[in-house]
Amino acid sequence: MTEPLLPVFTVTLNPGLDRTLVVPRLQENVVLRAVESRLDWGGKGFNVSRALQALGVPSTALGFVGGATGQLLERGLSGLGIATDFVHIQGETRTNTVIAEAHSGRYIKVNEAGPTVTPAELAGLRARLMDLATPGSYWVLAGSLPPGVPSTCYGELIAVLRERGARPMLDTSGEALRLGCAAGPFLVKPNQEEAAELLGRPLRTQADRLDTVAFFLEQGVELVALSLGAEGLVLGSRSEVVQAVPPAVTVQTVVGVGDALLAGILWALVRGATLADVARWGVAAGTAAAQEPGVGVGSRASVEALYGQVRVFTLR
Ligand SMILES: Nc1ncnc2c1ncn2[C@@H]1O[C@H](COP(=O)(O)OP(=O)(O)O)[C@@H](O)[C@H]1O
Ligand SMILES: O=P(O)(O)OC[C@H]1O[C@](O)(COP(=O)(O)O)[C@@H](O)[C@@H]1O
Repeated sequence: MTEPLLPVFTVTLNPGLDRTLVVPRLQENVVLRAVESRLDWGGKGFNVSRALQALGVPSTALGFVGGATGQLLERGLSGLGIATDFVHIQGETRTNTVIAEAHSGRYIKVNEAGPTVTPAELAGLRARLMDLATPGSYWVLAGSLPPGVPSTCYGELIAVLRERGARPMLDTSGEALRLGCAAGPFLVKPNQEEAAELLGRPLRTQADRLDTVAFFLEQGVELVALSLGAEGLVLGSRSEVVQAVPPAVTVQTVVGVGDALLAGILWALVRGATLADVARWGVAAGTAAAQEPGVGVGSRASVEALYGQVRVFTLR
C-alpha cells in the first residue's frame, strides 16, 4: 500500500494527556490501588494522528498546547514520529483520567474542561490553517472546544478549509457539531448518542440510522460516518449507504476507538477505496483499537487481520 498523495492534518483544540489507571475492582469510598498505569498523548485529533502513524500514514498535528503537560504531549507525539505545528498558549493543557476495572470493560472517565484559550491564540490557529490548507488536503477537526473558544469555531474553520478546496472531517458533539455541520464538512463522524442528541430522538431502528444519514447529507456533508460501537458503522453518501460489522472480540477499553475508526476511514479514503471498503477499513481500525489497553491504537498487522473478518452489506 502506498503513502497518501494528499497531505493529512489533524486539529485538536482541546488536547489532553490521557492517564489510564487499571484497578482490580471499581469501588467507591475506598483507596483503589492501580495494578497498571499508562499515559497516552490524547485528545481526539492526536489519537487520529497516532492511529494513522501506526498504519504508516504521515499527518501533521495542529492544536493548542500549554505548560508542562503541553510540553509532554509535544515531546510524546514527536517521539512517535508525528509532525506537529502547535500554537503555544498561556494556559496548562488538561489531563483526562480513566480508571478501568481489569478484565470487565467497566471504567470511570473524567475529562477536565481544559485551559482557557484567548482570542489572539485562536486567531493564531486560524492563520496556520489558512497557510497550510491546500486543495484536496484532508483535515480532521476533532474533540470538545476548550473554554474561550465559541461554539461557532468549527463552522468557521470548516468554511476557511472549504474555500481553499480542502476536505474537513468533523468529530465533535452538541452545539459545536450542529453549527459545524451547517458549514458542510466533507465528512462527519457522530456516534449514536451524538447523533440522537442532534436529531432530538433516539436511534432505535435501521430506518432511524438512514434518517440520520439523510439529515447530515441535507446539510451539505458528503460522507456520513455514524459509528455504532460493537455494531460497527453506517457509512453513507448521496449514492450509497453501507453498514460494516466487526467480529466479536475481547475488548480492553473503548476510549479512543472512534478516533481509530476515523483514522481507518481516512487511510482508505486517501487510497481511493470504494465506500464499502472505506467502511471495512474504518471498522477494522476501530475494533483493533478496542483490543488495546488505555487509549491505544492497533498495529497495521492487527488492522489488516481484522479487515478480512468485517462483514459489509448495503442498506441503500
Ligand atoms: N465492543 C466493541 N467490539 C468491537 N468493536 C468495537 C466495540 N466498540 C467499538 N468498536 C469499534 O470502534 C468503532 C467506534 O466505536 P464507537 O463506540 O461508535 O465510537 P466513539 O468512540 O466515537 O463513541 C466501532 O465502529 C467499532 O469498529
Ligand atoms: O472515545 P473517543 O470519542 O474516540 O475519544 C477519546 C478521546 O477523547 C477524549 O475523551 C477527550 O474528549 P473531549 O475532547 O470530547 O473532551 C480524550 O480523553 C480521549 O483521548
